[in-house]
Amino acid sequence: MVKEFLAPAKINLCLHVLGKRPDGYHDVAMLMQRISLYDRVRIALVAEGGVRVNCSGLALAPGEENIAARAARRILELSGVSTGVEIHIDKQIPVAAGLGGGSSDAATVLVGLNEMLGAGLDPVTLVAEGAKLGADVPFFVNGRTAWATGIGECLQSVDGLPPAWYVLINPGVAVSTAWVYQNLRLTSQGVVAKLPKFPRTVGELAGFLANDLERVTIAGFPIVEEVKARVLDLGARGALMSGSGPTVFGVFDSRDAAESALSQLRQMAGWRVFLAHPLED
Ligand SMILES: C[C@@](CO)(OP(=O)(O)O)[C@H](O)COP(=O)(O)OP(=O)(O)OC[C@H]1O[C@@H](n2ccc(N)nc2=O)[C@H](O)[C@@H]1O
Ligand SMILES: Nc1ncnc2c1ncn2[C@@H]1O[C@H](COP(=O)(O)OP(=O)(O)O)[C@@H](O)[C@H]1O
Repeated sequence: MVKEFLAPAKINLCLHVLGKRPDGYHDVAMLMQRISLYDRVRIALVAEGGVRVNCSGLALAPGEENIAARAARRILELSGVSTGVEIHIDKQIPVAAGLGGGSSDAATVLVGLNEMLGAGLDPVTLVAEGAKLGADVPFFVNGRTAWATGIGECLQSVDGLPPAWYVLINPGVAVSTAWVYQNLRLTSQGVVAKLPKFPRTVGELAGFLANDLERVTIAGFPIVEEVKARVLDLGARGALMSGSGPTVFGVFDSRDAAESALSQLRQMAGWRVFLAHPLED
């Protein structure tokens, strides 16, 4: 059996770091949305045992393993089914970019393989297994716009955000999430944020954007600030770095306005740019 799935990217419309935990992770409060930029993940069940992953456009460090392989092995273990699994990922989401590509690939494999094997693992189990793979994986398993707390694994669905258009700009540098959190100097411990009033218009969304990690990444990669300034000059209502960066998204209220900015930004050597919209829940 072979099946193909789309694994979407995410953006963080806000990201507040509330404090450091004893295990070294950070408690956060984030508004997260899936967007229309995808990796393609093809999963095949094959006779030859073991899990093999082939992923275009991704060079892993020696000893590092594709997170999708770890997800597949976990589903095989939990289901008790003995079959071989071959995964091919056509990588379109920039890597180490703040867009959650690896986490989305992993979540796609957790959910997709569970379904293909008829393993019957329930959503709560899949979310919990996702959290063991990475802080962003539960969000993608859940597959809805969410207010995410804890390290990202406590998810509350959020409805009614405005139908914005986004222009994503990746300036072509890779940023390690671990490095950003390590360099974050918390000046005061945050409080566990109660649910904010979520934006209902593109104007409100532009005013809502905030990311505590932005200044850390900008200190190491000043290009992020340049990208923000450029997309704001081109008419974005607001702009923010996503996650730990370096990708920046500009918020537009029409497709035409976003496309006009996109055509200008395409001329910047070394920058990858994408037009995207929020995915429906
Ligand atoms: C910043 C965010 C925002 O959505 O996304 P990205 O920029 O990575 O896309 C997430 O918090 C990242 O999630 P994810 O990329 O899954 O993180 P993990 O692999 O679990 O963790 C990588 C490293 O980041 C740090 N980390 C991660 C999440 C968190 N809440 N606190 C942390 O301190 C830890 O040092 C950890 O070793
Ligand atoms: N399927 C995958 N896609 C992307 N990165 C992966 C994958 N598997 C393992 N990785 C590792 O995870 C790191 C973070 O990748 P990614 O999920 O793209 O970024 P981010 O954490 O910024 O959202 C990469 O630098 C790479 O070393």
